[in-house]
Amino acid sequence: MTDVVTPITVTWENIEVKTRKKGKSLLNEVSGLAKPGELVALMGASGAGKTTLLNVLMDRNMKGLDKKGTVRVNGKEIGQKISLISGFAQQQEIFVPTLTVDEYLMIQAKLRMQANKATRRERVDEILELLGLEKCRNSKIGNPGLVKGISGGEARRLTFACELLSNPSLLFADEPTSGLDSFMAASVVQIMRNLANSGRTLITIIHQPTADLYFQFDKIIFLSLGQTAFMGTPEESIKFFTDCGHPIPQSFNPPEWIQSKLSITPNEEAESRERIEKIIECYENSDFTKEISADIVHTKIPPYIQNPGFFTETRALLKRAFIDVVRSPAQMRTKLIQKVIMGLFIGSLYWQQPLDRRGVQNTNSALYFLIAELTFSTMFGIMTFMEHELPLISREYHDGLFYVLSYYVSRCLSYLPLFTVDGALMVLISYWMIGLNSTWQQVLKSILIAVLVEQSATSCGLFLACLFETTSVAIAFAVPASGLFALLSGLYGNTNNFPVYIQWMQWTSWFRYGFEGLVVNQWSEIDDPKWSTVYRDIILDQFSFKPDNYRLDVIGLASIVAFFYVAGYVALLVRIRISR
Ligand SMILES: Nc1ncnc2c1ncn2[C@@H]1O[C@H](COP(=O)(O)OP(=O)(O)OP(=O)(O)O)[C@@H](O)[C@H]1O
Repeated sequence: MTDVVTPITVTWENIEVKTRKKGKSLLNEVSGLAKPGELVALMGASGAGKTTLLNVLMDRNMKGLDKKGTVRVNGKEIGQKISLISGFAQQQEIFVPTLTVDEYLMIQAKLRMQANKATRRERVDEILELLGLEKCRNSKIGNPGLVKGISGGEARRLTFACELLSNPSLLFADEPTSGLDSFMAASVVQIMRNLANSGRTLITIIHQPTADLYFQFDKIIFLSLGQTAFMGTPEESIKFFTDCGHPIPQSFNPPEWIQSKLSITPNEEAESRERIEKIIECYENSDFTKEISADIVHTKIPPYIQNPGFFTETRALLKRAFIDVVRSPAQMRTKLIQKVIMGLFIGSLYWQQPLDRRGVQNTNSALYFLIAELTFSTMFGIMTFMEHELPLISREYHDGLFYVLSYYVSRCLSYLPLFTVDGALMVLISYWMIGLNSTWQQVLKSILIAVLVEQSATSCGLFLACLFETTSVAIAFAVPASGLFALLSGLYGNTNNFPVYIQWMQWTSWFRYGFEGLVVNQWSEIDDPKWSTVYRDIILDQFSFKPDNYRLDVIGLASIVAFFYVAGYVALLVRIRISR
């Protein structure tokens, strides 16, 4: 990476973190610094406070915690804006599994870089080469355990690749080597080493490195019991622990030995605490702590990442979402096959209904069945997506890559074709089989109602998925809600006979509008010389439907669609905003 980077010094002073409810201390008077060109390792036993410190530095995941102390970037407190000048390679890789490595990076480049396509292409190629990802550039990313894709090491490097696109001068990483074999771990550390050599500041949590890797770092920070137990070079750490009365035996891996001295040994809690406290005291009285206040630099902050703008980001996200929908064959095929089968089934069940009392009753039942089928499978189908996607969206949003609205619009548009065509197909297949009246106007009007009903179910499902944290909770609400809407359709009771205090609710049900729309459309005009509007009115009167209500039904359905799409956006916005 030959790009010029703005040197960044991060300092943190007297950081104290407590849980808001119980007042449990997670970090106590922690201070330190990371300078340009430094590769800094945060180490310590499990529960020592490494993740908490990293979160404090990045001003993320601080829900339920109270923080004191200051974090400065080049001498200035910039709070959450630190995300706009830094990259964060998280431990848990989350990508879009259906995309290839190259496609994913090109879309990320569009979101993260203010540059033309040729420059973005060049940059992606450069990063692919730098991180050794060229071999797998055309492989699908996949999802470990679900969809076969790139290896764990490649996924880890892809995380870095995304973060490097915007050329940040400051990079955070959370256990980038854990779960990798020693060769892969070494290659990831080498990449970080190269990035630091190019002038960047890197702060990473590292878990049990080998001795070789340990000495690749410029600075090691050991935390224990929420306090700094040591900060200095790897070589200094060995001298410090020797001076402290814990010389490292020749045959031991230094980081492992040091960590064991800073951990609570089972059944020896009091002795362990005493030992750790002595080490911390030793550190606090040492010269290492003096470096912190001496080294605060006041230089300019690099420019914040600029949001690429609503249209650019919506286009990029739409492309990503479309590829995802098209490459999710299970979802596409299952949905289409299901609707074709249901169309054939409804058509066969209500095959060529005659124009008599029973035939009319059966036709109405068939029309209701179409509405129900357009609702249930659609609503429950769409609800499953949000749970998997939210962590990625939340992360990207807080990295300043896009507005929530851009994501929402692109996701809704990406589902639009699939969640309209299948329903229309089902209606068309069953239409002539049932023997519904088939002037082209009636066919088109039926399709319009079908599309709007399916969109009502889609938007309502989307709203619930945005509102609730898990699909199971969303479904727990959706089942009774859709049952209630179905009851208000008019099929289960004449809508005028509902008690007055419930009657108004029918106007919130897409079953009501959809069913009326289809029934009115069917019986308004029949290709039979014996047919008269008297018959039509008798049929409609069973439900208290009105012959000229078709337009009202379309408006009602469109309003429901609009309402749920807007409500879904608000729910998503709130959820993502509070998820930092
Ligand atoms: N939001 C929170 N509410 C309550 N306790 C918390 C919270 N976050 C962290 N802790 C507690 O604070 C301590 C330090 O947690 P932290 O995740 O920072 O440790 P760590 O050093 O990163 O450990 P590990 O290596 O296991 O991830 C732990 O005892 C943890 O249970």
